[in-house]
Amino acid sequence: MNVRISGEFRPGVINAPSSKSFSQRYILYSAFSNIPVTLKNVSFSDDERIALEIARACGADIEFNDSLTIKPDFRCPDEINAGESGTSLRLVTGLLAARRCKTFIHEEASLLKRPLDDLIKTLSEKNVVFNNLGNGIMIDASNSIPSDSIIDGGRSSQFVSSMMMYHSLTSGSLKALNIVSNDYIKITIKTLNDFGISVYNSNGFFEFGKTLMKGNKICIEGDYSSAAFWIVLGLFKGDIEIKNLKSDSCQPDAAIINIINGISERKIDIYNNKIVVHKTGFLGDLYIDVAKNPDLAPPLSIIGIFSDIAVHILNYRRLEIKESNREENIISMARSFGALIEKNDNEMVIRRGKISLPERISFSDHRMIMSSIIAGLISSGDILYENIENISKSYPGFLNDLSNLGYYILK
Ligand SMILES: O=C(O)C1=C[C@@H](OP(=O)(O)O)[C@@H](O)[C@H](O)C1
Ligand SMILES: C=C(OP(=O)(O)O)C(=O)O
Repeated sequence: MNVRISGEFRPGVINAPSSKSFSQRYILYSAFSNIPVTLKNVSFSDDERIALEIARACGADIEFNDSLTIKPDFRCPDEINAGESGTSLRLVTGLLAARRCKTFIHEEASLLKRPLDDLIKTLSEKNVVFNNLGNGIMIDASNSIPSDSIIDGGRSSQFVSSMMMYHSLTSGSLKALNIVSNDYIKITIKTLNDFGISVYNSNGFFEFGKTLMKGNKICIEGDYSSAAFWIVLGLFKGDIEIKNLKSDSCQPDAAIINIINGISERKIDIYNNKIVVHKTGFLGDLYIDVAKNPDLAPPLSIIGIFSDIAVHILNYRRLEIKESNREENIISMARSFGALIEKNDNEMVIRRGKISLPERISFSDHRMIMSSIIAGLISSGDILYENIENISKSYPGFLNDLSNLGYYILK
């Protein structure tokens, strides 16, 4: 679906959607561990729905009234669908192996392009057999033999998280090497702890205790990578209050607060479970490391397009393996607004050029579509945005939240 967005900014309040990194972990781990869980504040993004359908395929009964309750009754599924969710695909691969299943995992085209090989390598050493069938992978772990593992996390921390869940359900220790996006491991550890699993972690060496848990009630905290879009808009347009954000969150992208406050004249105000962003000038260049916060690169790149500071994106090549080639797409978005791009081995630098206004922007990647909408609102251009239905992969309420800030959709 293609839309234009009209209206004038007015200060407003946004409720951050649920962190799909957390919710997918709780849903999948409940289904595979056979420990029930009740979740509050789930936003039902496409990725969360993917995890719920996988749980159903594994025998879980899913109830929704005010909260979402997973009542597991584990059985190996003949087939499941991982959609476009890298998180669900990687985690469920380790969980299916732990449960010695023989299962076909359907994948959307964009997911098929994303790496899984390091995880397959580690599991294959346990006699787990993988066959690529073109529209997904067949995993056969029926004759697998648990053993200590070594996993290379240099392409995705999700490989490490997957093996952590594998070992928490089987036995043996895990040694993780070269972990990128390292802080996502904290989300996995918190999830396992909430299911009663103790996790010993010493410099990438992990051991796991057995569960003591009979079920749990969890409120899924608001997502900082989704809040990032509103933080960037508020820096240029005016006050935005973003609720449902834990000030002591272990989410890697909670780092955005310190990143912004480190370079802005007027600081983001932080409260116990909300923040307030203010329009401000900047004191110095912004640096974002994709090896730590890959999902912040698309929204933060906007600051380089429209402000008098440059945005330096470090380790930018990792952006190639997300839902789209975000390295190329960030460059394309920046250039469509006239920005200047420099690249060397270590960093990509985005600087304001002679501001231009694109007539239309066409991305398929949810974070690129939302980023280009924020850029368009800052530019006040009359822009046609394409494929906006893809936003629901992570943030189904994004367009509705725009109306809290004075904007409305023209279809
Ligand atoms: O574990 C997770 O929940 C995620 C890890 C990150 O991926 P990488 O570890 O591959 O960087 C991030 O980009 C993704 O949105 C969610
Ligand atoms: C990369 C992302 O998620 P996933 O890896 O789960 O597809 C994302 O949400 O930007």
